[in-house]
Amino acid sequence: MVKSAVLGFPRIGPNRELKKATEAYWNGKISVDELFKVGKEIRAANWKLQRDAGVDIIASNDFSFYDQILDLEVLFNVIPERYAKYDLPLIDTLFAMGRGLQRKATETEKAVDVTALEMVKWFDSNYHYVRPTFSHSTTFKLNGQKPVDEFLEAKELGIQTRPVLVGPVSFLHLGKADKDSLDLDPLSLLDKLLPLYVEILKKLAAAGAVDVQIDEPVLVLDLPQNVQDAFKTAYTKLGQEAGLPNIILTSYFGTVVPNLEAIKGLPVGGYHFDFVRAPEQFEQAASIIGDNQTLSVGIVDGRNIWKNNFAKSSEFVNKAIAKLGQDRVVVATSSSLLHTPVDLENEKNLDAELKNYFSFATQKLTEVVTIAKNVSGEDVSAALAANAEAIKARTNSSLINDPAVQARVASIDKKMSTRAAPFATRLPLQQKRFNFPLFPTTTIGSFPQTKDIRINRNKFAKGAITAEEYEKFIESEIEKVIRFQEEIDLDVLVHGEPERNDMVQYFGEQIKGYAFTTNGWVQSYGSRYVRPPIIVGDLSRPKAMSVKESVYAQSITKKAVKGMLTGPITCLRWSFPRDDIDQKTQAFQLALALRDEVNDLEVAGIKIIQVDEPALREGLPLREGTERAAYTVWAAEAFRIATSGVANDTQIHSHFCYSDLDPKHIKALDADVVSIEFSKKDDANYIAEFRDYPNHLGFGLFDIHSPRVPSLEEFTAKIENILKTYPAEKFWVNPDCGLKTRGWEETRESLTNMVAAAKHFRTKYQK
Ligand code: MET
Ligand SMILES: [Zn+2]
Repeated sequence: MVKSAVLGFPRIGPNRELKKATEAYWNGKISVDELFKVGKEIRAANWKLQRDAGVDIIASNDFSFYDQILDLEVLFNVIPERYAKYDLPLIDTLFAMGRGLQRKATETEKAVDVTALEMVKWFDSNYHYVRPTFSHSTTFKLNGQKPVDEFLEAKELGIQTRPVLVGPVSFLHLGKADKDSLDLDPLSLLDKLLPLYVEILKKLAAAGAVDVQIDEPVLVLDLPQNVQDAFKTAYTKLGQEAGLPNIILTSYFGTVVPNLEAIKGLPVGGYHFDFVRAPEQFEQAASIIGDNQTLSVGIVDGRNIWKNNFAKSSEFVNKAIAKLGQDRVVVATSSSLLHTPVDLENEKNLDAELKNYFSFATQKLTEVVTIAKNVSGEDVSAALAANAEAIKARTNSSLINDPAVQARVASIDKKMSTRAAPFATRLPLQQKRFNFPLFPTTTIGSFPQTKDIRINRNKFAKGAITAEEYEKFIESEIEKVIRFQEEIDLDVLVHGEPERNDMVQYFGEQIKGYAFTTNGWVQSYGSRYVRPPIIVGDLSRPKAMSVKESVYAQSITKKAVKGMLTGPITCLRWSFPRDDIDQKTQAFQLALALRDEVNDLEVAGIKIIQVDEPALREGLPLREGTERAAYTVWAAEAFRIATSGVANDTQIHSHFCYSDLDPKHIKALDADVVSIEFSKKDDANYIAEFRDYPNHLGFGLFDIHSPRVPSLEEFTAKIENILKTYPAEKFWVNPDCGLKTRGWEETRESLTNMVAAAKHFRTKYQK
């Protein structure tokens, strides 16, 4: 019999139980024991769900209160001294590393003030991990034994699980050197780190674990030779240790072929490869499976929500069986299911036809099981027939094809993606219109999304208040935000985005060709979840989406208000895309819809328009090569299609956050002003890359993911530091990202200090 495996299950709970619990804990509303109890309940429910679905190989240690990489940092004591010194309980140290912590001293607790570690995108997904940060003083040791505890917890429920750990090479390679140890190559710590893997794996074996899933996702990246070599060092060492569980070396999100030599012949029990993302790697990847090793065939998509095609998948798995025999093949999800919503059955409002095309994490359990049964020769004909029916219906659906949209995309020409004049010509015209001072200040768009806003949005959704009442409410929120910005004296104002639940979903809901869920949450980072809309068909904009709010905001102030849109790439990346046409076409369809919106805003008197592209970087194909080169061209083109229809003195802004963006990619957009994440960087080389770039740049000066308030001195020092490398004439001042997750109090204090810092330099440089 061919076994079925699931590499990990969403840990947020079917109704976001984890978010509610962690946030309640942070706010002091529940105790740590209550928090842990919620975690335990979620784990138990997930394991039982998988067992009841008939999954043979179920993961444990896929749970995390914040992030699985951060868990490892704490487990291995990769805790920078600035956190360790407070001697907090481990869970609080973990949260402090993840989100920063600032609290005043009380009778029982000392004061804490520490920023969060860097947060980075998990490969090309919209999940973010907390970057391991190593220094010369890092002393590896085990703090607790989370993987063992959770394994035992499942065992107690009568469920044998396969613990999952991110492997040593990925853990080091995904990390970085801390500020005080910039000469440190994290990989040089491998020898010191490996004994901890041995120790934890021994404990797992002693607890009864037979197999472990060790994730080495960096295998899908271009790796320098020393990183490639590290696989041999690491896994040979683990292979030499007696009494460890069987290691299943796991990769996902791409092809391993360029790194095949590095993992060939390792003393592991088997390999897992992602054949959803990289089916073409089959022959080569399968060729390294040794006589006593298994191949886990990742065939059920862990990253998208489309129903699996059973016939096609079974045929694929059968190729592996023909080569290796039934005993050595496992049918698996391509990656952890962390990136998909929990359960399609929670969707009550979804069109029945569409629902029949989708599969969420819970449904995917049945998919792996069914495919495994099918290739084992069990009779699953009813399931196969229903599946074939659904696949066929989707291909032929009238919800999908729109000839007018297809024709418009076909007629796109170069002119559409080029501004009327180059930046050098536009700049003086814009300067004349706006007359900004040096170091102009602005924010990135959203202001705190208070409880009141959420309550009113829900009331409106449920029909408890009328459209008119809701509009009044939104206007009052906009007014509040405008007055606030005037009061603290920002230069370019925003309307605050109170009407938006989410920057992509809000537009998705107004674009034809999109479907959206009511409960399809996916973890983005920590307790932040997103509900990606689903691109089901050709995309178009029936009517203006954001004009009303921006125009209202502009009507009540003399200062310039910038319109706020989400760019085509971000709309694409933060949605579940179609898998039946390419991403470029979907991006261009979105770009055309947004172009109409940009032009409508301009006509309505909004002369600064920001088109956010925070997901530009995450869309970049993971490896160098033709696909990546093509992406950088079409992604920039999509942005320019959206933004090039405006007059020269209309100012286009764009915004990027949480990503190591290549300045080249930013430049290709030709936006007049770009804001980039900078609160956790102070890399002069990075700044220098922008020195010769004529367009203007806003450095994100504080971390909006953290409630801590930077002082005036902190802002001043930061700006001073950037000015060593970057000229004052092109320097904008702004936060790192939107403020929607923050409270009002800290927002007021932070922005006030930020504006004061800008004014300080304004005076200094005007002399
Ligand atoms: C993740 S980027 C967010 C940009 C958006 N305009 C906001 O301020 O919320
Ligand atoms: Zn942002």
